[in-house]
Amino acid sequence: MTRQLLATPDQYRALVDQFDTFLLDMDGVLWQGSKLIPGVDRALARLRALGKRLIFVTNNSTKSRASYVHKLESLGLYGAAPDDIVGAAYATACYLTSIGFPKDKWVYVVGQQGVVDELTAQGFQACGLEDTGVPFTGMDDLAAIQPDPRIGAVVCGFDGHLNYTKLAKAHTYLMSNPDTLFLATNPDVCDPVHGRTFPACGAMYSPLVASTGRSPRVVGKPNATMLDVIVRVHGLDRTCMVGDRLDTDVRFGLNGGCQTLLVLSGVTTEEALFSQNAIAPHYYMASLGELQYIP
Ligand SMILES: O=C(O)[C@H](O)[C@H](O)COP(=O)(O)O
Ligand SMILES: [Mg+2]
Repeated sequence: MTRQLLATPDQYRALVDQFDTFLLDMDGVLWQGSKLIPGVDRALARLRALGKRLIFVTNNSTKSRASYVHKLESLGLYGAAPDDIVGAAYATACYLTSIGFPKDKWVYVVGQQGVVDELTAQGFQACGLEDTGVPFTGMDDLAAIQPDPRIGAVVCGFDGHLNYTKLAKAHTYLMSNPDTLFLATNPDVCDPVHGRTFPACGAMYSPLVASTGRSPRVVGKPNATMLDVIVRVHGLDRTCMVGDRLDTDVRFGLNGGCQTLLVLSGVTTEEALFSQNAIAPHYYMASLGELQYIP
């Protein structure tokens, strides 16, 4: 069975009793931007009271796991430790560790602090933040942008400060050496904010795909790299993946052999859920907040 609507407290209880662990997406499930989705705090408290393990799995790479603990607590969501969070920045750093990326090489980051924090936490050298806010005054500026053999990888994440200097440097590093790794933290092309959508990571590295003709290894949901991190650390027995995107969260859960629950509080509308060829979650409901009513 797929696309089973959950709409009553008894249905919520029947769902929850099947699982020991819930993999919870963040943007669009817990919050939109910095606005808590109503009832989510009480819903998480109810799940914890029932002894459920909550693992937070986000494609957002702007924050480190430690920063996410602070964001959770700032919104009244207590009980999470950094190890309960698997973010795309952390998963990207884990990938570089898993392939033995050399510590004497540098990673050029088109992204925000979370990527740099997680890379340096695993001993890698990261640069690129210094190019935030650098004005581009014209083509003469490009003479100063030269290949740099110290750069061994380009990592692209959500970058609210994206600019031409960063793209020009990333392009130069990728074009000057085919061995320079090209990674993206996640594929999401848009984010749900204020009930609308705005460009996200996938829309930020695509200019480099166009200009270099190279495609990145994409780490985040639904890709195996992120799944490997979760399987290694947490396992997936009796686990339910809860998300707001069909192409990342639901696909991720299906790839991991999990049951999947889509919530309609984020990117995906009910119309999209029932559109032809749409990825089918096992269950769906209006919002995670409804689980506050579990008897
Ligand atoms: O902006 C991004 O990079 C992602 O679209 C966004 O943050 C997704 O986060 P998630 O829904 O996986 O928590
Ligand atoms: Mg989401």
